[in-house]
Amino acid sequence: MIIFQDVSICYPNGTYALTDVNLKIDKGDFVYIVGPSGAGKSSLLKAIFKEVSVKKGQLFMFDKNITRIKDKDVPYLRRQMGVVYQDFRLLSDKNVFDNVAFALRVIGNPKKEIDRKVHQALDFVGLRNKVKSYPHQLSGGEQQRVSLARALVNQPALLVCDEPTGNLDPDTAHEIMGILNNINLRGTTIVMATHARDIVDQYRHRVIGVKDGKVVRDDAKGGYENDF
Ligand SMILES: Nc1ncnc2c1ncn2[C@@H]1O[C@H](COP(=O)(O)OP(=O)(O)OP(=O)(O)O)[C@@H](O)[C@H]1O
Repeated sequence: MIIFQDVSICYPNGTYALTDVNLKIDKGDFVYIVGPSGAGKSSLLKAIFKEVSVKKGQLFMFDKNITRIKDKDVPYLRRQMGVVYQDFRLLSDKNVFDNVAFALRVIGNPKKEIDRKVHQALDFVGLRNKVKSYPHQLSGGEQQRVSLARALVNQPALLVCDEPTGNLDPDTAHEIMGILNNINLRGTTIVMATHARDIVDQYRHRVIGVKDGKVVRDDAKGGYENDF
């Protein structure tokens, strides 16, 4: 589903965030990306989400070479992915329903279809009773569940999560992990950058370690390990 072939990422100011990364992530995988601050975890996710361009090497997503994809084709690529951030990034002036419906409206889904999909996504994350609430009326865990519903509403093949439990207390983090595991069990591939040692140790999945912009470990069902 995702193949990095000798990929290097360089920001406009000349900083290399990834150097010669080789990686293969298969359909249905659940992968943690771990590593110290500044290692390149978010940059790796940004490469997948096409927020940064590939300086060197080749990047394949969904069986297509997207290394030099045209700007106009990026929205179509992104429609196959959902994305979840540490700070939720909900629209503060829209209620829960409208936050989840937003992207479906942008791509012109019919109203009936939007209603069905939004309610289905909110049911999945257990938030049907909050459709009319605004983000400031929700707890952090509830806001993250809204952002998960928003990411899932178009049934993406891939979910990219950047520190999804980073702003949550331990119990709420475990709730979110429960939902992520269920999403993965339904067949959705998950790539999740995290610093959460206890989560990585408790919910065992593949662990890819990044340090100084390079992949330094790749363990099936590994733990967090002390180096990180
Ligand atoms: N927009 C940017 N412009 C220039 N350099 C950047 C930019 N974003 C990140 N970097 C640099 O790229 C490197 C990797 O950063 P990245 O955010 O990917 O690390 P990270 O592992 O996600 O860190 P953290 O755990 O602190 O979020 C760092 O040296 C960082 O300073």
